[in-house]
Amino acid sequence: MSQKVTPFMQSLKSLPADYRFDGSPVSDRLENSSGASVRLTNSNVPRKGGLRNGVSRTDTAAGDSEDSPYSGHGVFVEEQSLTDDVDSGAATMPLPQSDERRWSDTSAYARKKILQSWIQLPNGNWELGKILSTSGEESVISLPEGKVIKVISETLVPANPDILDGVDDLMQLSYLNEPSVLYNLNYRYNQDMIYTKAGPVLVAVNPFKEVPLYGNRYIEAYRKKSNESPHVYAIADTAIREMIRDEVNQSIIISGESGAGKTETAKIAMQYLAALGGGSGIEYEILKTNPILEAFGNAKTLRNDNSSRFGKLIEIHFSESGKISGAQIQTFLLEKSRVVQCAEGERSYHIFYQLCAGASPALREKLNLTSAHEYKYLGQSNCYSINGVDDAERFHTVKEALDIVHVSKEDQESVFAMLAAVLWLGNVSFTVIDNENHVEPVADESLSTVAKLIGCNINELTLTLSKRNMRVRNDTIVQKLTLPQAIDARDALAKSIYSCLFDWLVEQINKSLAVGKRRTGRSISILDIYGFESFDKNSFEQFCINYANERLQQHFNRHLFKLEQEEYIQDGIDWTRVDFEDNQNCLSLFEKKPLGLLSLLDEESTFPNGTDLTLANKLKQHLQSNSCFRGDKGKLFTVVHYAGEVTYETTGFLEKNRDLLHSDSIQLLSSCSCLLPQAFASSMLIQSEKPVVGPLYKAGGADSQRLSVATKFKSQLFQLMQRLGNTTPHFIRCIKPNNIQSPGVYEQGLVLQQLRCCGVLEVVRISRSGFPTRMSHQKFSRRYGFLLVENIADRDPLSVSVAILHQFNILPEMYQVGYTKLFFRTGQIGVLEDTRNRTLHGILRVQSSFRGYQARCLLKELKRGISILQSCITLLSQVITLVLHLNLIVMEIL
Ligand SMILES: Nc1ncnc2c1ncn2[C@@H]1O[C@H](COP(=O)(O)OP(=O)(O)OP(=O)(O)O)[C@@H](O)[C@H]1O
Repeated sequence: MSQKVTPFMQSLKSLPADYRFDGSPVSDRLENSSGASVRLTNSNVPRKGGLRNGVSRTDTAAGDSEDSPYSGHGVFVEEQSLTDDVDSGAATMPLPQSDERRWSDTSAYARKKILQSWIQLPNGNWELGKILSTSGEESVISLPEGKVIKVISETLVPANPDILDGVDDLMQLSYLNEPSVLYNLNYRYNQDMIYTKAGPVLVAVNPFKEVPLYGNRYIEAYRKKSNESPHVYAIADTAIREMIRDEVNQSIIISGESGAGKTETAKIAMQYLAALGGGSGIEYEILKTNPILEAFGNAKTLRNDNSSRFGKLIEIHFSESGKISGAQIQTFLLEKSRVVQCAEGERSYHIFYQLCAGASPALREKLNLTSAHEYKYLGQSNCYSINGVDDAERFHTVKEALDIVHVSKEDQESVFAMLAAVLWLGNVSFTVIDNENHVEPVADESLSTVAKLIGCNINELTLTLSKRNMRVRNDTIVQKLTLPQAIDARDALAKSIYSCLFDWLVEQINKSLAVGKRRTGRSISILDIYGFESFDKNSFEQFCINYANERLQQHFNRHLFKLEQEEYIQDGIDWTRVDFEDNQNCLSLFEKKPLGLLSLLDEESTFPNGTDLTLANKLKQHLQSNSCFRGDKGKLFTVVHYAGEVTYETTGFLEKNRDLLHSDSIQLLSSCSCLLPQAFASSMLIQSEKPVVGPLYKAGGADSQRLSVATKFKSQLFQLMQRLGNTTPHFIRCIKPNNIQSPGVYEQGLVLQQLRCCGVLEVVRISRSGFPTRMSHQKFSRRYGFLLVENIADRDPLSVSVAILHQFNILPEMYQVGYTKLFFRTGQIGVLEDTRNRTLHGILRVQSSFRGYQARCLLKELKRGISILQSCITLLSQVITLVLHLNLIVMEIL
């Protein structure tokens, strides 16, 4: 396989010429906890002076240290000779202590002068250098291009030996630090190995191109377990097997930032489940929900041409025999505001452009449809098309998919009519009707088309968009609207029609996929939810998204600790349960009543005079004492999330949280002759009549009481967590390697920021704080048995393993002997591996010396033989000459 390491990374590490990453299932494997295999590849590759006897020291629990867990700085420097390392190092090796620095497994490293180390350059990039000398607090480093620099020894970060290049599980890295993880992911990414395990988590780096990793051949290989490289298929396969074996529902939780590949990953997982659990035909329907949901819920953003603007949980149900029997989809927090406004270079929801491009002439006429350029809602961002996407063709795909999920032709037409109504609403303009600047919609084609499409009286539509009925005590007063108020009313109506349409479609899909009597209660849920977001400006959407991520992170932590510790207990090792500090403090900041972010937001939303500034002041007044909160100036406040600090600006918080549709608009919809607007009105009324667990909103008028968006989202999240809590989770973290959506571009800083945000390194660190390296007794005794001085011919693998541990004086604290496996602390296996390599190297040297000696002896013999031969020949020729001479004399005499 050709090495396509980017120039930067090439400068980081020179790859052995004969190294080939072995993606085949026959490579040297270690079984790890989750049954996934971890490979120690290419053990015969000559090692550079990388990993030697460094024994790692890691923390015992999450969150024990105040430092960033991902900081590459903080290497302790001690003087110690190389030969001392195994013995004295082992004899004095401290146990993991919670107050040690994170990544303290680096400490033993810098002291070895011959070793390589990562150096962070002023531009933030990492470079691999050779430590030439260390004196005092400084080290002299030689960089690959021959430059020699002096650095503070503490800033050096250890590099792993080449044997660990491209390992398919980050847990296998002897030195776990940012540059090593970045290098490893890049190494794999350059060879289209986009999946890597981070302990129990699958990391997927978006390739931004087609990679030859999918399809029937691969599905078959994962099904038969003949391919065990990390993959979404492997995760889906484990989920199916565990669901059947344990009779426990499973979940695949996919997260990552926008454009990282969550939706694609979810589809790949669904593809595998459909292939394995298919047969009844329902799997085809399930797969066809994707084009529908993407058309109605995805849009082009600056970060992703096909960005999902909602969260999604799809629960796939299975029969007793493991066949798919149905599915259910739940959606979260659709970004409604995109319907009426979107930023320059972005688009509204795909379906609008698809309809305009792909509708038949008859449909166009019916809906009075024109080109996308004619609609103001679509025109404001100046972007109508997406490179390489044919909207007309996509429209036909969506119609086909709607047929497949049993949305009737009639209903499809109603759906398209609602879309056209939204587009025409955006074109409704207003004219001033009095000297108090009150307005009325212009009675033009736009207004009449909206009225026709939703089936309402044009006068009623005019009234709804120009006046508001307010109930004051028992009286109703009519308030005329100014231009901004009228525009708000129009846009609120458009947003509500669209979001109700989206919900209605999901409902229809769910009816079509319903399990009914075939329900067995076994399911695999796939969660494709927005990842943690931190932009220059963070608003209400980021506030909700990051709150959701706090909840998911807690789920993640709890699960991972449980899983890890269960394995220790199962294998009977002596293990004291590790308590972990979770993000409960931050969650309380959001959820606490009455003085939490959500409660205070809701409270302020109920005040008619509440503004975004009064909200910000209220938060500062009540939450200042919480360590996860910081009030900043004006409308700014900061939350210390598990993934970092995010500063929010309260502008628009109240309006987005209230999300009011005035009662007049609801009434208008319920008076429509078309069925869909009626259905939308009744669902809105049902919502407002539901027993209210959150606050009521009266700011908009008489009947517009409903749950706030934040409260609804919170209750959805609670339900989600309950559902997930009853499943065995499998986590996939998607990573976006660049912001330009291009293949082959790997931006270190961007990747690092995501690894930090989604806590990947944290998980590996947590997992490694226990006994991250495991090896079966058989494998261990096979690999290291030859090092034993005593004869082991008749001994069983367990006693051979124990003998090896004793012979090398491995401290009892550094390992545990389980029933089936040996468990090692971080870096410990590196010590043995190093000894093994040195011994092999020694054996080779002895062999070559012996062969040299043999060759020299042979040469000497040959030389001696030749000289004997030469003297014989000389003697012979002399004899012949003499004889000839004598002959001549005799002849002369005769
Ligand atoms: N496994 C993959 N193979 C090939 N291309 C991929 C893969 N994963 C993602 N992509 C590419 O990246 C793009 C963005 O992926 P996707 O839409 O899944 O991101 P996302 O994380 O769901 O983003 P958002 O949160 O904005 O919805 C896809 O349209 C596709 O071009």
